[in-house]
Amino acid sequence: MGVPCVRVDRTDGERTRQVLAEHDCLDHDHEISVEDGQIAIPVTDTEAVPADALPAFELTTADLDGRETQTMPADLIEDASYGRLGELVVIDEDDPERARELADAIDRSDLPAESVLNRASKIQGSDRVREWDVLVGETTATVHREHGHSFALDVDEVFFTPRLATERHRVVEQVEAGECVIDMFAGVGPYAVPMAARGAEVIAVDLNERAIDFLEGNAERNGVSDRITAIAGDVRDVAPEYADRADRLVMNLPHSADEFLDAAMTMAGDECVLHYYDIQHEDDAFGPGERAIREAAEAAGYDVSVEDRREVRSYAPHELNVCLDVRLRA
Ligand SMILES: C[S@@+](CC[C@H](N)C(=O)[O-])C[C@H]1O[C@@H](n2cnc3c(N)ncnc32)[C@H](O)[C@@H]1O
Repeated sequence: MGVPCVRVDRTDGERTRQVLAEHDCLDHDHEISVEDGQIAIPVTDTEAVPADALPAFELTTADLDGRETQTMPADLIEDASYGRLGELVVIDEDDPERARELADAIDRSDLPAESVLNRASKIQGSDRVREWDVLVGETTATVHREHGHSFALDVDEVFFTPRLATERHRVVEQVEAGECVIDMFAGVGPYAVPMAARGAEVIAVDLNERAIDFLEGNAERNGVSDRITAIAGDVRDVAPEYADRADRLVMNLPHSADEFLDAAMTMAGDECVLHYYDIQHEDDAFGPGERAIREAAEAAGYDVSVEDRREVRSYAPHELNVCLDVRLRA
């Protein structure tokens, strides 16, 4: 038996679908079909179709395929909270029983998940990597896409958070072709790769050798190897080799970026923009960073102007992750 539907010219399809949705008469159990420049949109109740609000249409029936409905974790368990990182699903549950139940619900759902990982420690050590409990699957490695670029990574070996995607994009969009950027704490390259794709020459440094391995692979997979120099090492040791070179410095090591301002001043060129990340109490989230930058930059002979003060995200109760965009002029 045919399915009741509204048939309109294809050009009127989206407008018609929206009007039907607003009048609550879309049939979500069947697929929309397109044939000979006409589109057939299934409806639940032909009487409820708002004739006055639609472009020229025909009420008819058609052979439409049934729509497969997907079961999501929230259909199987209350308060299903999780994040996605490539094909990994990441949860943050302190209670092991609750973690197990949530992981099982994710596994039984139609959510694509190669592994389900629960956070098992805070981010720690100089590599800024945390421990994980693998509750479903085996792998902690994946390929994550962000703003048109892809990043291979293994959360067991390197730092990566998708929560900074919007912030990274904001900074990347400021980059102009031909600039020299030094990413002092580059990780697997989520700043370095898109900056190189905009035409910058990027020097990307990280203490974690595995992060640099991934970064080199990510430069290749995104076609920007020729514009990235990847260096494994402590950026304080690397700085003298790149003295006076940077038009832009990225300092994404909140909590201890202030300890690296001397290295930043060594590498800054005569005019240089600094993106300085910090985590501070909400009562004075920008003050400590700004004071530390002024002290280091003025001692190095720079005029300092703060061009932007950004709240990136809430980090913990009363603590903010912030970014200062600062222009240094010799
Ligand atoms: C917070 S992560 C940021 C990584 C990357 N920018 C991102 O957004 O994903 C900080 C990185 O700094 C690196 N790191 C820590 N101390 C360092 C040092 N002294 N020199 C160079 N890199 C360092 C860590 O290995 C880590 O990958």
